[in-house]
Amino acid sequence: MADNGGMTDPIESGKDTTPPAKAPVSRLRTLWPFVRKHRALFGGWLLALAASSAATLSLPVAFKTMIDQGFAEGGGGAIDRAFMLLFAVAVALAIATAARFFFVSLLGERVVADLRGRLYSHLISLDAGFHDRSRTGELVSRLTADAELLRGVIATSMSVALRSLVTFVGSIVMLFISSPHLAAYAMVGIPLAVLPIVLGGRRLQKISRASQDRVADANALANETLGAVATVQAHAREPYELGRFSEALKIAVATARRRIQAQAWVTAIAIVLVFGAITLVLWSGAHDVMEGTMSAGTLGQFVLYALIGGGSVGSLAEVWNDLQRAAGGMGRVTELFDEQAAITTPAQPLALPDPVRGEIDIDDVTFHYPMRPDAPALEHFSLKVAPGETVALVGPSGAGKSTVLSLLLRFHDPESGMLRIDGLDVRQLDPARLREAIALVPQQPAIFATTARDNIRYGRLEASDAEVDRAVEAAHATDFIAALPQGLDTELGERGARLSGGQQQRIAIARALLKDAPILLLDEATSALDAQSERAVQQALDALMEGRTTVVIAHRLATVLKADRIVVMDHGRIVAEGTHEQLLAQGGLYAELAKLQFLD
Ligand SMILES: Nc1ncnc2c1ncn2[C@@H]1O[C@H](COP(=O)(O)OP(=O)(O)OP(=O)(O)O)[C@@H](O)[C@H]1O
Repeated sequence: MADNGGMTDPIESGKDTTPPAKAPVSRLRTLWPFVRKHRALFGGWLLALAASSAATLSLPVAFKTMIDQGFAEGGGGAIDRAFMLLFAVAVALAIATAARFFFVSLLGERVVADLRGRLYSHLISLDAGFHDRSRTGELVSRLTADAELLRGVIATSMSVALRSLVTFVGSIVMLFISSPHLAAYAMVGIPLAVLPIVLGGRRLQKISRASQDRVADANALANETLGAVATVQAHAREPYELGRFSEALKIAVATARRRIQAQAWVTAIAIVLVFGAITLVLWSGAHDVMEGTMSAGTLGQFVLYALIGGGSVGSLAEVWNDLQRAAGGMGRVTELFDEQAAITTPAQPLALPDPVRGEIDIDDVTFHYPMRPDAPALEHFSLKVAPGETVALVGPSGAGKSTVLSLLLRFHDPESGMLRIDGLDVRQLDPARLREAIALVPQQPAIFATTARDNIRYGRLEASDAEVDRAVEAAHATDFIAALPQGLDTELGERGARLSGGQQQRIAIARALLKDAPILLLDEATSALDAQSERAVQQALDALMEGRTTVVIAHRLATVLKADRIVVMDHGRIVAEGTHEQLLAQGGLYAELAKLQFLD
């Protein structure tokens, strides 16, 4: 068990914000259940999208009407109407666009808030095995960076993509309606023109990657030699290293030159091909107008649809990258949702007696940590603790003492053997009920960034202020808390940074006192305290242990002397049991440990 009581260490939670790799966009469909929940927003968005797309697509028609009727002879009245129509369409477009933006942005916020909430609730319920194998920083990044990415995607990329898709399809349809044969030319000509550009782009990407690799080579070289600058200078190898670095730079520039050349060519060819195709289509259209088979307005309309269609392909291409990244982010989030808790509540949990007597029976337990399958943390370990009894666990580092506490709290399940509380198998209890019966005081208590009062009340959220005061007094914390600027209402700061080790321990003891559980698991701090705090902590612990079944990982002489029984552990097994005097008389591991740990 981690020293801070199985809670994951916030120190580790450094930023890990590696952007997710790209993934097939289809993976974003796992977002659907979250989107579906907000039917009204989603429906509003679709309606606004339909309206704004219709408005966009009708602009060219208004334009055509204006040219064909407005410029016709005697069209003075018609031109006024046409302009009014154009303006009306623009106003409709403005309103629909604002509504679309509103609905989709709010949808993005809601969906991601749901996703975050669900993910957090899932993560916090996963067992210690999962949290041991994951890095806190990574989980935090899933919760923040990946979720943020998804918010951006829903609110912008997905919205742009869908809008572009609709306008693209709409403008193709309208192109065919405007002029079937011009549209047919465009459908054949433009892809023919675009194909070489796409192929060129692929090749460009490859060269561009090579170019980045060469730059990375040069950077790696600089990194290595600057990191070992003392060695370089001690060998007077500065000119030699400069030569190597310059060579690497030269190669990087040469590769970049290939990329730049290729890019220049691709650009030139793209312009020629695309404009060529467009010119050909327009040329043919211009002939139709001259021959009178098409009106000037229709040609104008055709050109506008071509521009709208082309623009939507462009914006689709722009957001595609974002969509792929978001799909990658969604993939990572889905992976977490797929994690199943190994510790679950049985369908029909048994109830502990009320009140709990606090009898512990560990029966022939063998357990390996999932990450350490080779070495057993506990092996055929059996221990009975009677209600109210105090047992001290003593043993060298890695003996398995903390593991005993972890298994009692059911952070893990053993592979064989059984743990019973008041005669009931812990696996048949609701883990939350089991943990209510147990108070844990870890070596390094977790202090949250809130007030001292709230930190203590973490033991029992509904405790009254008077009860908190009593717990503070019993934990011998009155004096130091009174000395804090706002007493119990002082913010303790991130991880209790404003408290000394002994003070943090007394907060944890007050918390456990408030919880008032019949079973107490205590991991005594190894860190040395000054004599005064030591005494205060000891007195607080005495108050806490009073009348409870206690299993304590002991590091101090005072504790072992007070225990009813001392259990000596090594390599996951019990090697001796007895009182301090008995064990000292036996010699062996205990005598050795006692000499090193308590008696010096
Ligand atoms: N979360 C974990 N994942 C993998 N192995 C672990 C984990 N926690 C403990 N172990 C291993 O299990 C064995 C028993 O560890 P445990 O923490 O119970 O020992 P301990 O007696 O409490 O030691 P210490 O006094 O140093 O805390 C050790 O070999 C340890 O390396």
